[in-house]
Amino acid sequence: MEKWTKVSWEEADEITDVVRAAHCAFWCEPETKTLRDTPIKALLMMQLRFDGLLGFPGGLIDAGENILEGLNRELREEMALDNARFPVGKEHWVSAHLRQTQQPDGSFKKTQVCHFFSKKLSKEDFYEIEKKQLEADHWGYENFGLIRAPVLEFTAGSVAEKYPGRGFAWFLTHSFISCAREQMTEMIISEGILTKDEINRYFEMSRNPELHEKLINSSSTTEN
Ligand SMILES: O=c1[nH]cnc2c1ncn2[C@H]1C[C@H](O)[C@@H](COP(=O)(O)OP(=O)(O)O)O1
Repeated sequence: MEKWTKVSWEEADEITDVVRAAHCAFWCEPETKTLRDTPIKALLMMQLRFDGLLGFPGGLIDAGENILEGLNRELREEMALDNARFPVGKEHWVSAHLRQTQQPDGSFKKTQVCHFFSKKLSKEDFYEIEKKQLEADHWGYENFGLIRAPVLEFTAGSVAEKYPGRGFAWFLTHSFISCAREQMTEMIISEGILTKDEINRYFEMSRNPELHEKLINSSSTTEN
């Protein structure tokens, strides 16, 4: 069993004997629409990992590296990111989560600190970075493809009436690595993409068993 707690940058710094990781959400406001003329509020750059889970680019901080050095190195390895053009710095920091893992005697041991960053890009830079991923050393090895996580909701028309939750609420039901789902929702709120109330409503919808049934059974008959 695991426990996750949010900690500040300074508190995270003081925790010793833990593994450290750092990941980053690159995102943009594409100002484009998708099906049924639905506006896309934001696109978040996530990745399909080697283990089948969704997460953000980044990784473990090596011995001798600080958080920012390790994060920028990982972004270069996983996405072929040009660190000079797209540096991630402390100003992009969003949160740190401390993982505590239950031991055989029932006590909890601090095992990992996960730092998270968010960097807004222009639509053009976002699309360019996506294309460059194929040049990354770890593409097809750890990163099985950068994906666009679409923050949107169908609010009008027959699709919205028949399948409420299509869009971001349904996206939330995927399987995410570690604390990536919490990190994602935190940055969506802190960047002003959605309000806390909107996110809470999407979580409610994504946990609704009747809605799930409807969505899953709709796959052969659904309209686009
Ligand atoms: O997106 C993420 N958010 C939070 N934690 C994550 C995320 N992706 C991975 N992780 C966890 C899983 C592991 O405990 C470490 C490092 O994972 P990974 O990114 O696979 O590390 P390497 O590239 O192998 O260094 O963080």
